[in-house]
Amino acid sequence: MKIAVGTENKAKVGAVQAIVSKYFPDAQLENLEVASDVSVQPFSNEETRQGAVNRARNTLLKTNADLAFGLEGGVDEIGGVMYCCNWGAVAMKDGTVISSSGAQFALPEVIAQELRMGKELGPVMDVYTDIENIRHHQGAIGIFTNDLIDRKQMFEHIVTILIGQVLFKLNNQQSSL
Ligand SMILES: O=P(O)(O)OP(=O)(O)OP(=O)(O)OC[C@H]1O[C@@H](n2cnc3c(O)ncnc32)[C@H](O)[C@@H]1O
Ligand SMILES: [Mg+2]
Repeated sequence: MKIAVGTENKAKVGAVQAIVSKYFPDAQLENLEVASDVSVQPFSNEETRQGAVNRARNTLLKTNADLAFGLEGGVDEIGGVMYCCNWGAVAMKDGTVISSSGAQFALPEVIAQELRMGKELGPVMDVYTDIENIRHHQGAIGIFTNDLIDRKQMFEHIVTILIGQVLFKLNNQQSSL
């Protein structure tokens, strides 16, 4: 079985690796950069979800894997609060795409202001923490949850949901659900 994920980000690849090795221990995992075909900093749940779906489809096209994952981070403002939102999608060989969201957590207003000016969360977080490429490691979620949950763990939850939905679909293909 061949599984692929469309990114070079260490937190995202690590999350897929951890969950795939748990449920499909014999699978081969490949990772490669693909286009998200949305803004580098998505600004709504809808755009972030679309980025995840596009990455999954583009990964499937490039690899012809049995399961191709796309993971995307973005932000969405609700009630004047800016949340970091996270989405994933998996594309199957038959063209089916399943998407699912993950954790959404509030960003401090000082960070939100920078993003409203057009900056990207990744570089803004590097300046805020004085840590290079924090998006590959604990990420914004690690910093703003006092390191109780890191970016890899956050994406592991999404990948688990997606694999669960694939298994449910495969097990219930004949049913009317
Ligand atoms: O290489 P890719 O797969 O693109 O991984 P990425 O870290 O750039 O992640 P996204 O494109 O999915 O995220 C969109 C933007 O939000 C930033 N971002 C999202 N979540 C973050 C987090 O937890 N910590 C730091 N930056 C984050 C990210 O760096 C981008 O600027
Ligand atoms: Mg990116």
